[in-house]
Amino acid sequence: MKKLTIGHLYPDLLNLYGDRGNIQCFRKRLTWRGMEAEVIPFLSGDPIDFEKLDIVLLGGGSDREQELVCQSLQGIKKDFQAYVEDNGVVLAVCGGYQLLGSYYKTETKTIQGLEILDIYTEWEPERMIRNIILNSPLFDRPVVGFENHGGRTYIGNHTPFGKVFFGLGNTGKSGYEGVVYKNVIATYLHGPLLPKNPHVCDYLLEKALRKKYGEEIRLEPLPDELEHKANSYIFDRYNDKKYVLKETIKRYT
Ligand SMILES: NC(=O)CC[C@H](N)C(=O)O
Repeated sequence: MKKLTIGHLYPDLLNLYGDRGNIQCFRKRLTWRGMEAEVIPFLSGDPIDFEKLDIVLLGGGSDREQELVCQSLQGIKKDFQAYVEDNGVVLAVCGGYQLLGSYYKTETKTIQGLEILDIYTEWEPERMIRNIILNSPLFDRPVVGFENHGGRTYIGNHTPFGKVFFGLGNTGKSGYEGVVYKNVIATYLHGPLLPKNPHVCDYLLEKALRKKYGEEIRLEPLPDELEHKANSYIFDRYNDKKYVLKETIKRYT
């Protein structure tokens, strides 16, 4: 039976808005297809053998929690970098996204990041809180979610995860959200990102399965009736007729 091992990094500190729901989604969508998922939670300070992992989830946290986790991250920095460069799959959400960069400068401190992505984040007092909708060139369907962050993330020479159709995204000004790098998706979209966007979940699962079992792996589609309802519920609320999804995607790619 095919199996993926999912490392959940620091659920004790980085688990805002139920980011762990993303793990449940990975697990369910594998088991519905007759595959298995093993989930290993790593608490702050635990040693991590990245060679055993197929997917890593790094969730969001408050500035205080990010500061606490920073030291543990420095201890795993080299191995985490090597995992990403070797096409390891990562979903990093909000605080986790910021920590993949070089630093996150809060009101009072500079928190060192993992330097996996060429990005940095600077805090501003006005929080960016709202529903958010993206067009990602990776998908035909929009990506919907919720953002809540004080940090503004400036990205270097990277492909954004999506173009903001509604919401604020990386800086509130750039018009873009998140980063896609190798098999990493780093985004401000909080849990439940994957249950509302099963296409994003399957994209990451397929990457992980192909890396482990070969490029020919294709995931069987699932009915996803409820998931699509949840996805369109948000999209339809903010969609005005002038907007054409395909056009935006075309301009963007
Ligand atoms: N929701 C989060 O993970 C927040 C990340 C960070 N503490 C910020 O406010 O920008």
